[in-house]
Amino acid sequence: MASLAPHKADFLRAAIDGGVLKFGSFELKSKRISPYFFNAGDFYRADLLESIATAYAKTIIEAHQSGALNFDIVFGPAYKGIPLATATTIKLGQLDPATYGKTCYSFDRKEAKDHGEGGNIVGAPLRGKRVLIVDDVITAGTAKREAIAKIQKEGGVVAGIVVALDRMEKLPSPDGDDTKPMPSAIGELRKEYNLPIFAILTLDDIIEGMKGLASEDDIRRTEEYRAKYKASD
Ligand SMILES: O=P(O)(O)OC[C@H]1O[C@H](OP(=O)(O)OP(=O)(O)O)[C@H](O)[C@@H]1O
Ligand SMILES: O=C(O)c1cc(=O)[nH]c(=O)[nH]1
Repeated sequence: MASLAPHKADFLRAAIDGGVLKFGSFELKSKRISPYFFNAGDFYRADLLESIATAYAKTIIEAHQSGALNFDIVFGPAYKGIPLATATTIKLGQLDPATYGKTCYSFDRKEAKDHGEGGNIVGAPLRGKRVLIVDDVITAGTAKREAIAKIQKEGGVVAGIVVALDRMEKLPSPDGDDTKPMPSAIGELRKEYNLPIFAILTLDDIIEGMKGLASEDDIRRTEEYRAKYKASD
């Protein structure tokens, strides 16, 4: 794993060891059969949560330091984004208290609450703030479009998106012909909203890093899958 950045290599090892990244045969939301599957919902153990929060935080710090990302609030879309954004906010404050010690988090409710404090958003108010969305994966981009609309409705400005995995996969062709070149959902979101989008790991990283951690057969099938479904952007 020499060529992967240390935080990416650590994260990949934790994801494979913890059974979060699995190899086999999996049907995706798109109905494609994938030889690998990443389930961020499986990061429920303390050591795994620590590992994913560290990887998100280091990815965010790197993007921030490079000047590609500026934000005030870390936002986790319901439901799986909520613990990810919360843990990432804590980790940002631990890794660099001077810069992130007062960084806030926020998340949405899937259904608005009509009593108590009411509303759609829990955590820091978004009005006038730059909001960074932290979530697990982008598949079609639908959930991210919904999150962007909610943030804008609350007066926030979406500053960027960070996900754990970029599958680098093309969107299904409207006529169902998967041999045609197509862009990725991440690429379409980047263009549509002019947003920076970052991933801890890409499929290229997984293929590079799985050597020595997965069987030859799993590596070959994952490479074949990439060749078949790689996006044009
Ligand atoms: O490409 P996208 O349309 O953004 O879809 C991907 C999202 O969909 C799933 O979450 P879902 O919205 O089902 O909510 P959950 O976190 O409650 O499972 C998944 O965990 C991603 O976050
Ligand atoms: O495309 C999907 O459905 C999908 C792929 C993946 O690796 N992980 C996930 O949660 N969903």
